[in-house]
Amino acid sequence: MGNEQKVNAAIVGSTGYGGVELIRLLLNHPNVNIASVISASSAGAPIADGYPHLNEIMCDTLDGVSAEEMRRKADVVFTATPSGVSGRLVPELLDAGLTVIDLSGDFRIKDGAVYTAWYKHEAPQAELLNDAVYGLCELYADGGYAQGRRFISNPGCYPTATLLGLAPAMKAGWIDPASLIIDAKSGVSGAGRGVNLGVHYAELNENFKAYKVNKHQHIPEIEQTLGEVAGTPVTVTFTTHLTPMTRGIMCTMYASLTGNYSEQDFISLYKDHYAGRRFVRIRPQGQWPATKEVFGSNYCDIGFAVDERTKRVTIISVIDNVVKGAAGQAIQNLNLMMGWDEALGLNLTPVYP
Ligand SMILES: NC(=O)C1=CN([C@@H]2O[C@H](COP(=O)(O)OP(=O)(O)OC[C@H]3O[C@@H](n4cnc5c(N)ncnc54)[C@H](OP(=O)(O)O)[C@@H]3O)[C@@H](O)[C@H]2O)C=CC1
Ligand SMILES: CC(=O)N[C@@H](CCC(=O)OP(=O)(O)O)C(=O)O
Repeated sequence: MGNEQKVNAAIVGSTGYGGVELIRLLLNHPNVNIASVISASSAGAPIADGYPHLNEIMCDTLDGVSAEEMRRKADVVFTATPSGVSGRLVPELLDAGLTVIDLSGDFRIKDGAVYTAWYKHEAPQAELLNDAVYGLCELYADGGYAQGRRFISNPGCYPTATLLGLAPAMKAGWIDPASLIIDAKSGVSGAGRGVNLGVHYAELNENFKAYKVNKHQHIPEIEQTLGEVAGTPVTVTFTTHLTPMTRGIMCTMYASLTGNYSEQDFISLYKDHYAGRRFVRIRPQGQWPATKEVFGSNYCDIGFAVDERTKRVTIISVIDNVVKGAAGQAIQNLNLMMGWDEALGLNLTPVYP
């Protein structure tokens, strides 16, 4: 495909971790040309100044944030911008006729009042919240949810790992919706590139800490989707932890069983549910996934343990937070919007060791 036939993409927030991962992945996408890398704070500087690993790979200078310029240069815009910033910027981009894939939490929650309660600032307009398609790719049977759409709200990193791990069992009615406990751990890149005391090396190295217990902004996103899947309101106990690693999320999830389901039953159920979807891999009995086994890739790996004594199942899911949890899934959404193979540009073997 010549450059003139490719889809032109702009990346706002290209100096952040989600943005720079979009660059890494899109540089290898056969149908996409990176037409503009954008920064609010460093316009005019070469992107490789801030990211020397891009030296001689990407020589572009950063553009400023201008909807008009994006309209001239690009067809699709990835907004890898903080919550609050996306909420203000995305309406302008949609008005300019651009296709938008937003990586922030601003358009994931359908009820503006719920959004405000958790994110602590004003919600975007209700009409836009309705228009935004929640892009958890494997929640849907095929790419029909995205095809031809112009505005995707990319899921959060923790919700991606959690929902892919729980949705099939919830849909089948095998787990009690009132019994869910999600114990989640993330690498520090999940907090973005900005520095603060919580991610300081000396605070984090050889440390392991819980944060935002029962207060995490991903709780309403998880409950909203599980509620849709279960057909009844769902609440969850959700505890996030910061671990001294760069990338990776592990969600260890506990639920009471509604019947006598074995580990093999779970494996069969999930294999059927995700049949034909290349990025969800189900582990054989007695194997549980580790974050390193998906590092740098778009995979979500899931394993199970059924405890016949307690009548509970433990479901373990892992992703790379910046790939399947952000940039990779955003590109998967673009692929499905365009009617392309969902794996274009994403055929990445995990980096191991
Ligand atoms: N890191 C992760 O694992 C995940 C992140 N996300 C979400 O993706 C989004 C990006 O996250 P991440 O890359 O980690 O965050 P970073 O903090 O690393 O990057 C955010 C970028 O946004 C840009 N920015 C800040 N203010 C503005 C503004 N007013 N206008 C335009 N750009 C602005 C900044 O760049 P500059 O100042 O140069 O413009 C910055 O580089 C966030 O909403 C985050 O919650 C979602 C899933 C996972
Ligand atoms: C480790 C870490 O700090 N992670 C972040 C994830 C932020 C994120 O991805 O936010 P949205 O998905 O809501 O945009 C957190 O827990 O808030």
